[in-house]
Amino acid sequence: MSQSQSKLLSKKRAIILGAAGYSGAELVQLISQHPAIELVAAYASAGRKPEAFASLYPRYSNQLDLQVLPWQPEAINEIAQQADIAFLALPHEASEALAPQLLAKGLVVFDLSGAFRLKNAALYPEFYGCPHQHPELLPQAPYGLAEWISASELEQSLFAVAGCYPTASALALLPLIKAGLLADGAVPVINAISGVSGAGRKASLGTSFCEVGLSAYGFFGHRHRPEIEQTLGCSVVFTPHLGNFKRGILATISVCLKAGISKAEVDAAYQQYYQHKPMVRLLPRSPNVADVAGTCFCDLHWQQHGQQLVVVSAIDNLLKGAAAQAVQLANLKFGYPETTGLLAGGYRD
Ligand SMILES: NC(=O)C1=CN([C@@H]2O[C@H](COP(=O)(O)OP(=O)(O)OC[C@H]3O[C@@H](n4cnc5c(N)ncnc54)[C@H](OP(=O)(O)O)[C@@H]3O)[C@@H](O)[C@H]2O)C=CC1
Ligand SMILES: CC(=O)N[C@@H](CCC(=O)OP(=O)(O)O)C(=O)O
Repeated sequence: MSQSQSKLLSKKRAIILGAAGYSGAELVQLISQHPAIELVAAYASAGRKPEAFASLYPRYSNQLDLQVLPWQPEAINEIAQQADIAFLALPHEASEALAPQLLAKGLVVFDLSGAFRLKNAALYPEFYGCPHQHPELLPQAPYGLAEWISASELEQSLFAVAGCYPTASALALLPLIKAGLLADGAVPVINAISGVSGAGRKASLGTSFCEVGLSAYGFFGHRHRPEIEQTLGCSVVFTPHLGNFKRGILATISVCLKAGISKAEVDAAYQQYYQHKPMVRLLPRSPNVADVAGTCFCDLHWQQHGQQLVVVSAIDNLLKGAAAQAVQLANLKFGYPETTGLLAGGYRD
């Protein structure tokens, strides 16, 4: 028996918080089918009544028999004893409060929110609306971009799963930066369009069916700008857009290369970093959101004209941009093959 097979036999037990929301529901689906992680309980907010997951998401009727329970803050000791892992698909402020409590009970925490992503605590008031309550945890919470996390970071117990736009952007740009191909002082320009599920399940006028067309928002001030800049180590111009489709992100990124960089050097950089990364697909044609929606992949394609390079990156915001990346990180953390539980499935509208 191989080492990876024997590790698969040591199952972990997981709880999911925020399981009634969009990214939490994806976690429920992924963990329910995961051969090495058992889903022991799924929670929504404290104010809810217990409800069948298939009642919240009828497509899972006759497929997934699970009750989503109200979160019980007073029962955290008991809840924590049931599990080894907590996946948090909560608003940032809820994660910021709950992650330290779950960590203190010995759980490994994968937080899908932005609560622990920025390592400079001083940025939280501007980008998240208030000072961080646990700045001491920020250095201990590796940034969870699965293709780039290091073995030593995987020793930690709190993972700040990368954001959706930052995942699409950083996967596209990091090979160029690590290979030293960008012109000195180059400022990548990232225009990214997200489907409406990026805003979560709660209703709002701006994300209702009759209101959404295609428009830019968050000019210069979006919280993902400092997150992307932290990962890349350079300034970017990041402009998100909301599009009238359900799921997926398409990021079109323009950047200036050093003079004389050849197409072969650019191709080699992407090959070098991603040839052994199964969740990144290097395409000979422009990616299409329809091809990644419902999958755990990031599709990349690039074209060069002199010093100008355009890279196009596509992901499913709820999967590679959230739930699937969290599971990919859990696979890496616990020594399971990276794609465990992530390759099944097909298109889900
Ligand atoms: N949507 C996306 O594309 C992505 C989202 N994320 C991040 O993941 C997190 C979840 O996002 P998303 O799934 O879109 O959000 P949703 O609004 O769809 O779901 C949020 C969930 O959190 C629960 N919840 C809210 N407050 C509390 C609380 N205080 N205690 C316990 N449970 C609570 C809600 O319960 P109830 O239903 O009962 O109200 C709901 O189940 C966010 O931090 C978001 O930034 C990350 C990457 C991509
Ligand atoms: C379309 C839309 O509203 N998208 C959200 C980003 C998605 C998200 O939840 O952000 P994280 O990846 O940081 O968790 C926004 O712009 O705020």
